[in-house]
Amino acid sequence: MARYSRLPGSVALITLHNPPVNALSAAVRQGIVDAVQRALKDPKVTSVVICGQNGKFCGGADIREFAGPMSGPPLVPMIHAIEAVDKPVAAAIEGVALGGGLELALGCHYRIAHSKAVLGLPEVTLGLLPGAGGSQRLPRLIGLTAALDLITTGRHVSAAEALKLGILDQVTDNNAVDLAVEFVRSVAGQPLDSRRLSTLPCPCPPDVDSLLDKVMSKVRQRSRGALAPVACVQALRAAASLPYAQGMEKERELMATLFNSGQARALQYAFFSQRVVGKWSLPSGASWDNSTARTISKAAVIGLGTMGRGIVVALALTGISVVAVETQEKQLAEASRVVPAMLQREAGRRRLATPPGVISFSSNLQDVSEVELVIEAVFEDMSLKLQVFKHLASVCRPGTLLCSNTSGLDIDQLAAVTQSPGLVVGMHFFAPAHVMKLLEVVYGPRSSPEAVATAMQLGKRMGKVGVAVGNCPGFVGNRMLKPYLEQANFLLEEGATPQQVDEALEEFGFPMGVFRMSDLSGLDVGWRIRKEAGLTGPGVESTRTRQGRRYSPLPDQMCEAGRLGQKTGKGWYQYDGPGGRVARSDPWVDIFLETYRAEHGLVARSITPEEILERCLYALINEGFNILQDAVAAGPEDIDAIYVFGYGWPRHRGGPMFHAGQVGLGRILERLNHHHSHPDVPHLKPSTLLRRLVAAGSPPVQKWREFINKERVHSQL
Ligand SMILES: C/C=C(\C)C(=O)SCCNC(=O)CCNC(=O)[C@H](O)C(C)(C)COP(=O)(O)OP(=O)(O)OC[C@H]1O[C@@H](n2cnc3c(N)ncnc32)[C@H](O)[C@@H]1OP(=O)(O)O
Repeated sequence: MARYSRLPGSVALITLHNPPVNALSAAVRQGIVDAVQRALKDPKVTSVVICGQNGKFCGGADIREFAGPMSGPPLVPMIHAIEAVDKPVAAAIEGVALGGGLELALGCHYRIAHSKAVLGLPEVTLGLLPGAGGSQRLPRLIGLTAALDLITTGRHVSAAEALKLGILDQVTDNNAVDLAVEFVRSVAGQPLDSRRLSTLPCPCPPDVDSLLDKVMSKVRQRSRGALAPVACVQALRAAASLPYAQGMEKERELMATLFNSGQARALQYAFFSQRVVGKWSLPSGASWDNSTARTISKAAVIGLGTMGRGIVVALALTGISVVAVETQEKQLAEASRVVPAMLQREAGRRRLATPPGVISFSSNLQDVSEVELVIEAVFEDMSLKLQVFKHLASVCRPGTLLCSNTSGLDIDQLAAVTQSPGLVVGMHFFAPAHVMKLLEVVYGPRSSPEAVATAMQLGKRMGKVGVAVGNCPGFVGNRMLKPYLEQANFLLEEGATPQQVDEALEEFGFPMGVFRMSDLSGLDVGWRIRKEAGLTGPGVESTRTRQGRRYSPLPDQMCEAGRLGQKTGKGWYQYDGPGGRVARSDPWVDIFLETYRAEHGLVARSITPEEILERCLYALINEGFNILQDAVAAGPEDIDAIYVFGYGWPRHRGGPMFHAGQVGLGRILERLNHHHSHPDVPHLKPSTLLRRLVAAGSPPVQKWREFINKERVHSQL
């Protein structure tokens, strides 16, 4: 709703009231329409201020309403009516003015904001465009070039930047509503024509077409296959070339196409998934709202390789003092030189002041004795990690939280060598750890709710999307990656090339296909893990079956040939020397694959992009169902957030589990059965949960949690 009040001295104040972010629900829109009418009719009112309750102007349209039939007054005529008012109307912006919230403010004649406010048109991140006139008014206000940047990225800007861009008229460190009231009083009676943005021309650079073409190719490259960024550029082309009314017609047409698209549904689901994972719960019943986190002010990181350095920077950026420990002198010296520069760069990128002197470097593990939390980030080797944990248990004061940055090792085994296993959790960061958003917080059977809550809160402070996951080999992300990688290797055996596989995946929307990604991260990473698992190495017979399952020795053989990826200048592709970044196909790999197939009596066949996608993606999705069934992830949103934020799953496809729902669970089951029945693809046995969901009529992804809980109660899973 919206509250109407008359302030002394003829100013009408309209206050949006819809906690927590004053989203423009049907009731709020109706409230605004009624209040504006009242202000218009009241002869004693000479000016109007619109603000939001509780220090938040408006978070935009109510996204939850998008799923159902629209009711209440539409936004576009409501904003037109405000712009047409013949008394000055000012938006008093505190907190946020996002999406429809900013579009509402653009319909006002003046915009006054608090210095801490953030503004933006993030509709593109929800698969939409600023369809309440924003795509036509903003470029008229700040020019085409700046509007293209804000609208195609959806980025938020500070009040200071908004003032510089010309979005705001005034910014204050004091009360924005008071200033807006004072301001509208001062301009009452002045002409408003030049303040109505719809009547203004759109300032454009002389080479407008080439600018639009350049931005179009950039957005196509940046978010391959995404519809909304393309539509945003089209709407802005209309703003640059058409009168306002025709521009609005184009905005409406484009919006109609986007609004019911699968991509918009996927992106809105991704928005809510990110929030759902913050409300974590464990099978024990412990959850975000019944567990208390400790506030950490002093932490330590053990091991200053690539991961450790990134973690130190991520912690330091929050203002936590960090003891950074590395026992190898050479590595320590390099880290002491590199980490402060990384910190400064990242602080600059985030527009933060560099936290002064919060990191101390040491080669002595004793120096962690006074910290409240330790993150061990040594090499991914269980015996080494066990040694470090034993040492930590003797050095740290009682009650210190001990975390391991591991990508899949057993947290419970680490906890077992400490005196307080309840205080041990996994914190699986993704490289580069100071940049990547995802954090898997891994709880073992003995991890206390307090330890999980603290790790989750610490993740939030570091700006991460933390997802609480259970303890199993590979946790969620890497456990699902395993069958995906296996299928990719099997496809090479059967006749595909690395380029064919990568192209199919990149066409789907991944920034990098699986082989390009392997080259980037280093083929030796998986090799080491497979050696530890006894799947390869001296004494292991070179067959295509290992430990009773089909196995492809192709990646091992690449490593044995010294082709470790970008770092050696050669992997599944060739590069311009070690450390090269540009992948080119390599005839050596073609010959290698042909020889391999001949040795194993395999006849290459032609493989379609559809088969590549089915084999790789459905294998990954199937493991996702197994993970849900095993209660390693609390719900499909957790898996989807992990894949979107950590594994490059295209956000406009929601995540693997959402995608499964979009494709149709019946179809996924049918294709898995098809491939599973093929004698040489035995790994794709459909999960019991998938079968039960299909048998239950394939409920939508939002209902799976409830379904799983019921099945568990009735012991069906
Ligand atoms: C056409 C389309 C038009 C005209 C649009 O306007 S589309 C909407 C454009 N607006 C946005 O994209 C803003 C979305 N919201 C946010 O970015 C953030 O929520 C925030 C910056 C406004 C606040 O962030 P924060 O303080 O961290 O809080 P949360 O993100 O946790 O949100 C709190 C709860 O509010 C719910 N929420 C937020 N925005 C909306 C919205 N526009 N519609 C409906 N609900 C919204 C959010 O889901 C949280 O609720 P719970 O999920 O916890 O129940």
